[in-house]
Amino acid sequence: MNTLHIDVAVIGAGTAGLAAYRAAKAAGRSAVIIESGPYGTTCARVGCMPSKLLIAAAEAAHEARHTAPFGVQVTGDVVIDGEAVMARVRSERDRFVGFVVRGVDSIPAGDKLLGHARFIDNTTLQVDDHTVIKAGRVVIATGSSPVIPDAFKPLGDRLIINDDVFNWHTLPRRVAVFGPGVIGLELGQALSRLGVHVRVFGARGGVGPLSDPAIRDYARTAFQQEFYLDPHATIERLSNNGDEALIRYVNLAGESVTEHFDYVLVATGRAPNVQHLGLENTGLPLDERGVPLFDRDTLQCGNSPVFIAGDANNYLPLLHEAADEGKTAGSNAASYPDVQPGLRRATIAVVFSDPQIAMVGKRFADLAPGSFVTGEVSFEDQGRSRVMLKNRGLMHVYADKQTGAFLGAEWLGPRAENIAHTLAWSLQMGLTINEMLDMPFYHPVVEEGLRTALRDAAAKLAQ
Ligand SMILES: Cc1cc2nc3c(=O)[nH]c(=O)nc-3n(C[C@H](O)[C@H](O)[C@H](O)COP(=O)(O)OP(=O)(O)OC[C@H]3O[C@@H](n4cnc5c(N)ncnc54)[C@H](O)[C@@H]3O)c2cc1C
Ligand SMILES: NC(=O)c1ccc[n+]([C@@H]2O[C@H](COP(=O)([O-])OP(=O)(O)OC[C@H]3O[C@@H](n4cnc5c(N)ncnc54)[C@H](O)[C@@H]3O)[C@@H](O)[C@H]2O)c1
Repeated sequence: MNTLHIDVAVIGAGTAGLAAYRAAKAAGRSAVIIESGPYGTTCARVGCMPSKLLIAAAEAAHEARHTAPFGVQVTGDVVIDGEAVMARVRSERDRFVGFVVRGVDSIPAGDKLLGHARFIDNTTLQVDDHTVIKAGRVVIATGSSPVIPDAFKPLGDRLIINDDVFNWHTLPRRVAVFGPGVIGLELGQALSRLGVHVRVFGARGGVGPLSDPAIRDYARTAFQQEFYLDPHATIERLSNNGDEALIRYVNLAGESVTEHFDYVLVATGRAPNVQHLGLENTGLPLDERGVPLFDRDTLQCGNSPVFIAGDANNYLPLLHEAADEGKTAGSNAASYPDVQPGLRRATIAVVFSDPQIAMVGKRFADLAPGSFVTGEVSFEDQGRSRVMLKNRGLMHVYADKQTGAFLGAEWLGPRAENIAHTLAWSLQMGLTINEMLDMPFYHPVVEEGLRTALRDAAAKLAQ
């Protein structure tokens, strides 16, 4: 067993871990980064990027099928070449992964360890059975993994997770998706648009990350017009039938039906990778999911020399948050015991469904009833949206009743990924609804819909 003495040890070479390692080195510390899986990050290998590549193919198919209302006829069938679709997904994915791996290659060999790290005590780690690291500080950046409820175990090899989809060499014929959350909605809709027979089953009524009941109801109806989606599914039987999965369920019409699927994609949520980390050896207090209690601004676990960043802390499991948190954790690990709050931006989340879903700032569910007003706009009659035939969507913006400050928004609608940035920047600047209305709005743009919602909020504030 080798023994290594180091200032900062980072567990996990994902987005958060790489940012932490670089921040610690930039602060002049010695550092190592330990990785138990393949290099390349979850985002590039099996997350953000390959999912968006699949969605891009699905959008192309969808657009090609929907030209007629413009008077544009595409003659003949729209043919989906599953092998070509998946070849592009994999090759572009590999290109993105290649950029990350090249970055890892530029890290000195002596700073990289391969193997599974676990705590022996607060600052001693063991990596597989080859190295003991005596570190001054440790950054946990171990990411998250899909949670697979036991009920799905009978599906055997027909059960897949998102990682598997991006290694397909062609598209299957029939896929059942469990979990209409972010992953299930994005992948379920994309597969459906690519001609795969898709059924999406939920358990608790959720649709994407939405917490505003009116927006959630609108979203459910909008998606149900395109593919089978039951957010409250009753599943009677799940089994493996050789090279098929068999699902007996009560359909939306209330009938018990049996269907066969090539695969069952389980997207029922992700959990932080904190098991098998030996955290019980640290004495750190843990929450109910086994995550050490930590400060959201400094990422420090109590007063200890341990920091936790990215999906591992289960706070805001998104790519840009992992990058920010990694940097904060790495620089605080370097300067420990002097730790400082890192940059926390206004929160923003986008689901790349069609219509897109977006959330900025405070969620509806987190607002105290009576303390805010809701401005609303429907995109159904919104000028620019109708011009493009993208006129599906409903937006709610929330404003503080006392101060008129913009608090947050939940919606689905066209160009949500862009409007979300306008709103997040406004939130971070602390603008009121009236100050936002003083900003320029071009004509004709989808943002004029946002202006309608802001005007509605302003009118309610004035009452
Ligand atoms: C299908 C999908 C689509 C997504 N799309 C988006 C999107 O569009 N936009 C967005 O913002 N976010 C998206 N996300 C979320 C985003 O990918 C994650 O928030 C982000 O990748 C988390 O980065 P991380 O550094 O925390 O974890 P990771 O990149 O997972 O890195 C953790 C690393 O730690 C390693 N590790 C774990 N345990 C140990 C151990 N004990 N010892 C050594 N190494 C260990 C793992 O092997 C892994 O390499 C998506 C996620 C998925 C799954
Ligand atoms: N566009 C993006 O930014 C993006 C895309 C994909 C993933 N992500 C990140 O990954 C995280 C995890 O995504 P996810 O979709 O796995 O989780 P999620 O928490 O968003 O959704 C899980 C869904 O599964 C449902 N569910 C739970 N148990 C079930 C069961 N037994 N049967 C049927 N449904 C069940 C839940 O009610 C919920 O609707 C997201 O929260 C997000 O942070 C982000």
